[in-house]
Amino acid sequence: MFRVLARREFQIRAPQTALTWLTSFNLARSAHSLPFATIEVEEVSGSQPAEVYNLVQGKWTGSSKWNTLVDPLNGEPFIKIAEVDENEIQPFVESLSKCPKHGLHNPFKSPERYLLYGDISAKAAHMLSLPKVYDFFTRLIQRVAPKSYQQALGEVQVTQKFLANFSGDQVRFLARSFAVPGNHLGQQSHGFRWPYGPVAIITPFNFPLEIPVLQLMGALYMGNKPVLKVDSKVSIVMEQMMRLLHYCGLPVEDIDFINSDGKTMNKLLMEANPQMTLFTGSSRVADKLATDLKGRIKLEDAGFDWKVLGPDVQEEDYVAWVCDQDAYACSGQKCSAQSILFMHENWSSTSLLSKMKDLAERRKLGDLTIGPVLTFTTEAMLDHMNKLLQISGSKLLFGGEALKNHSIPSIYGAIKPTAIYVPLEEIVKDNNYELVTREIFGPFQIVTEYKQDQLPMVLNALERMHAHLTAAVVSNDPLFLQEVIGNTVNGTTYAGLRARTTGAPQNHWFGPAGDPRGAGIGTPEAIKLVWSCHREIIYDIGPLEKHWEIPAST
Ligand SMILES: N[C@@H](CCC=O)C(=O)O
Repeated sequence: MFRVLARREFQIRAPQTALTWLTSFNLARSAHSLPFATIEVEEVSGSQPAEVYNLVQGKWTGSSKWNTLVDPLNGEPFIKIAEVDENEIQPFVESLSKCPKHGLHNPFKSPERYLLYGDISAKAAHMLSLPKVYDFFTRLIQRVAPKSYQQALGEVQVTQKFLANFSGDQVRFLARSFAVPGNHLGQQSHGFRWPYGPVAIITPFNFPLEIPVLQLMGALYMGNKPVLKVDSKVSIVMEQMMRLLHYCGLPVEDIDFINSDGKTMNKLLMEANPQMTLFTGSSRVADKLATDLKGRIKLEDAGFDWKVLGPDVQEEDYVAWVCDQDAYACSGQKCSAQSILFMHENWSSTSLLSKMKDLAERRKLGDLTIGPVLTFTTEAMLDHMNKLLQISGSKLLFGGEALKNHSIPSIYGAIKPTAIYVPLEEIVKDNNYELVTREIFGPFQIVTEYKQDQLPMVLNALERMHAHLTAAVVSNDPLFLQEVIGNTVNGTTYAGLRARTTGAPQNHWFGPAGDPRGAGIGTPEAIKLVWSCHREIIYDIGPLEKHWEIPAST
């Protein structure tokens, strides 16, 4: 089957009418495979490695160098990526340079493309709602970014709903303009949403489908031409999704898709000079790119995300369960994951911590409710834990051990869901603060307690953090909520008894606040902010007053 499918590798389907589109899909379904896909998820293996290609100027291409990825669950080399090297970027540079700054469409140019994108989104949303298709993407995500079926499916569902949201006329509504009457007859100012033209998108490994699709479509809706680079560890998911989008009518030259290392991508950005780059990933790379690209960048970088439990103790089981999901689902590898929990002293006399421990201990490798950590080794995480345990008064609450009986390769990490208690007075000390608030992209959290009169100390700890992505204030006490929300800045903050830090669907703005470079994802506001700029056209057509005369110089 794989070989038969592989022969279709270089085919790109021409856009089809709705009728032929549905008919051919039904036919293909009866042939027991997906019409756009070039792989069978379960067949990707050491003996039948899958191949991931690049797309440039409308053509799928290989490269002179193939990078081999190992299966994160058993170390078998299972995916070959055509990674473009520094000498091969020219076609990508040319492709991006062909797009003018006024974009592929704007309110004055090719407005029918807003409708085209409404159509593509409707078809892609329909495709992702079909059990065979969502199951395909869910399982493919699981192969490269191991997480439970439910967590991987969540990503596909968010993507499906997002596409459904921008069906029909909703893409053109994103480019809605407004007008203000002028000072005299014939004058009117109009504000338009204008594209940037050539743009770049760089996305991480942890949400192989959700982050790239939402950003990519946002960029396209507003009239930009993007080059997309997804972390090679998971880029197979987007490669297949691009094929689905082509199948749904996406013009093949509208997006370039590149696999490369960071150095090559940097060179491409410097040479192709995109007008805007959206980067989702680590703060270190974000800061370097901000300098290299002279600020023409928007970021969704790190998040040492916090949760504060207020004085009103209620629904202990629920709160414990949300803590467990927030800290450990996807093995803690969400930019929104709960990294620190501040418990009001009233919670200390409850069994919250022992409930969190029981829930953490239910997680198992078998169903990927705990799994490989792709950016930290086991040693690095345990090392960090040991450093924290040297802080006076700190202790291990649960976890703190390597996973056993598995074949996760040693380049990746594998530890039990872990929680370390560190006293608040120690956290805020200058010599501890940086260590305690270091983001570990894995199943790892800090827990601390504060007394009724120590809320200012908690707020001070939150103020000193350098990235402000998600947060949760778990309380139904309006005065407490007011105090904490009013003194903090996180871009996506959940407030109330059911507050969480993770699981933002497409209808919540998701992004950091407190940084002018901060990007958003998901909502119409996020798309407009990230992917378009304001352009004002002031019409001033006259007529002049009947007896107008040249006035004195001013
Ligand atoms: N929806 C995901 C985040 C996606 C990132 O941009 C979450 O809430 O963790």
